[in-house]
Amino acid sequence: MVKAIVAGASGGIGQPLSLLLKASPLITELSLYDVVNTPGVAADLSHISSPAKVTGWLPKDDGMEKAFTGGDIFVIPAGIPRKPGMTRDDLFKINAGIVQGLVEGIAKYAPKAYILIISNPVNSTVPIAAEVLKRAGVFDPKKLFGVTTLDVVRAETFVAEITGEKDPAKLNIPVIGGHSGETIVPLFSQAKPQVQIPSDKLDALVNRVQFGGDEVVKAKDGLGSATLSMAYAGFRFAEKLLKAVNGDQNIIEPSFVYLPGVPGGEAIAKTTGVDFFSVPIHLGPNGVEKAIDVVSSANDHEKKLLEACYTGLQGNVSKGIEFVQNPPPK
Ligand SMILES: NC(=O)C1=CN([C@@H]2O[C@H](COP(=O)(O)OP(=O)(O)OC[C@H]3O[C@@H](n4cnc5c(N)ncnc54)[C@H](O)[C@@H]3O)[C@@H](O)[C@H]2O)C=CC1
Ligand SMILES: O=C([O-])CC(=O)C(=O)O
Repeated sequence: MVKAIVAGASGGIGQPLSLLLKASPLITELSLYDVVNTPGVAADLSHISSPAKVTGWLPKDDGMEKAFTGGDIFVIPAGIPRKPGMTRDDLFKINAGIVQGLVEGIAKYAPKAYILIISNPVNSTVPIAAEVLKRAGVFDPKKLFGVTTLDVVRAETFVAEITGEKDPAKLNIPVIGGHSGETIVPLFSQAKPQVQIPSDKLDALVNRVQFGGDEVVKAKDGLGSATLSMAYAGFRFAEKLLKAVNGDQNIIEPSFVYLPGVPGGEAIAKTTGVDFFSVPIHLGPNGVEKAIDVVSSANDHEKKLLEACYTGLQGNVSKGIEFVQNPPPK
């Protein structure tokens, strides 16, 4: 029995993500929470002939309590998306409080659940979630994940365009660091199977992975950011986690986690100097089984990218922690 909750279920990501979760045989109950439209989205999805029982909730009438209680896995794409000209950090002002409120609810109604954060800026919203859970005395770093899978999905796709690989998902390319611009660091030297990127194409490829989100924001021209590819990526991570929890072995996917709190993470945090960081995670029955150190084996070009990542990321992480510790005046 697995109860999954999507918080922000009526949005551009929330709806296709909820569709994928509804179609998954791994889920028995799907609870949709949003400040608008969840009764409609739930009624629509509930006609699909898959096992999961779907319910929709709004904040009124204790909706959060009813939606969250008994939850095993929460996926959170609640919050505003970017428009052209904005950075992910520009979303902080609104999304920080939204994520804080939702995670306070999880701490209260489903403190043992897995939490997957999609809401931007991920570099700050995950530290916010950790701080909220710590304050409530229920923080288990093995169960809190910032979803950076879209960066991995993009790296697979863009590399396949260069190498001619017919099935991009067969490529395994670690993308590490954070989830914004220069904090996103693809490690093509550690791709499996190995890939050969012509040197005259490398800088453009790195840039495309780092700024893939901007490509979509620009193309959507004011109507939001990546939603469908993000729903695919969010589902891919959720499905891998659920399979690992069910006992499947050798499941590895990068995710943005609190390194000092997970097995193998302390040593990586010493190298990066940043506590919240995305690295490949070996997933297991309790969530993070082990953080895998791909940082120390990065090549010289990648190490330079990592230096730029550390500086930007540290500021984003501190901003998130500060938001909870010293809340801005309302
Ligand atoms: N981690 C990643 O790789 C990616 C993250 N994102 C981020 O995901 C977030 C959502 O993007 P979209 O779905 O396109 O936005 P959207 O505006 O289409 O949907 C957001 C939904 O959140 C809901 N919401 C707002 N406040 C809420 C609250 N307090 N409780 C519950 N629901 C609430 C809204 O009503 C709306 O339905 C954005 O912050 C965006 O930047 C987007 C793409 C990739
Ligand atoms: O670019 C954005 O704002 C949305 C996002 O995180 C992505 O597509 O990677």
